[in-house]
Amino acid sequence: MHPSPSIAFLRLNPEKNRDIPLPRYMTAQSAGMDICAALDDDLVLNHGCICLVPTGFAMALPDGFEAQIRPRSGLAVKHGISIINAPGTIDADYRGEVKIALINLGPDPVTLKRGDRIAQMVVQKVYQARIEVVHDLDDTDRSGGGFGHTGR
Ligand SMILES: O=c1ccn([C@H]2C[C@H](O)[C@@H](COP(=O)(O)OP(=O)(O)OP(=O)(O)O)O2)c(=O)[nH]1
Ligand SMILES: [Mg+2]
Repeated sequence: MHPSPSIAFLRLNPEKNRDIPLPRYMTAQSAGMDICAALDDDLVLNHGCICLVPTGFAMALPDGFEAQIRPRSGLAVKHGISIINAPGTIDADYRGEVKIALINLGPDPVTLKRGDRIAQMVVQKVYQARIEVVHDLDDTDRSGGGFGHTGR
């Protein structure tokens, strides 16, 4: 195991959001921390609708890390709730409120409540690449083949 990076979490509007748990790992080896909705009222998400849901927290990732916002499979399979920009990217220099861009891909309206666990967040190491402009690229067997060129 690599040493775990430390993430600073800031509860926004703490008086109001005391009841909303901060992101947390639900089992000993969960890859993602579950994230709760800091909704004021119930939200009914109709088929095909997108909503940017507040979470009530901001965070500071260490340099060299990102966080990915991913759907929860139970919500997806049972209710059709996914994330329109999955996986969402939280940059290490972002200090605003983390928000979750939900979409209802299922046929029926879904009601989301304050405190519901609506997404999960996976922390990853990330590299910023150096850019090198060239006139030719090296040859490979694949060359320009892609998009199914190896067959089904
Ligand atoms: O699901 C998401 C995705 C992004 N963000 C925040 C954190 C991220 O660091 C910032 C910018 O995200 P991204 O780079 O994906 O969006 P953009 O459209 O490129 O915006 P920007 O021009 O601000 O980078 O928005 C969220 O809160 N939730
Ligand atoms: Mg961006």
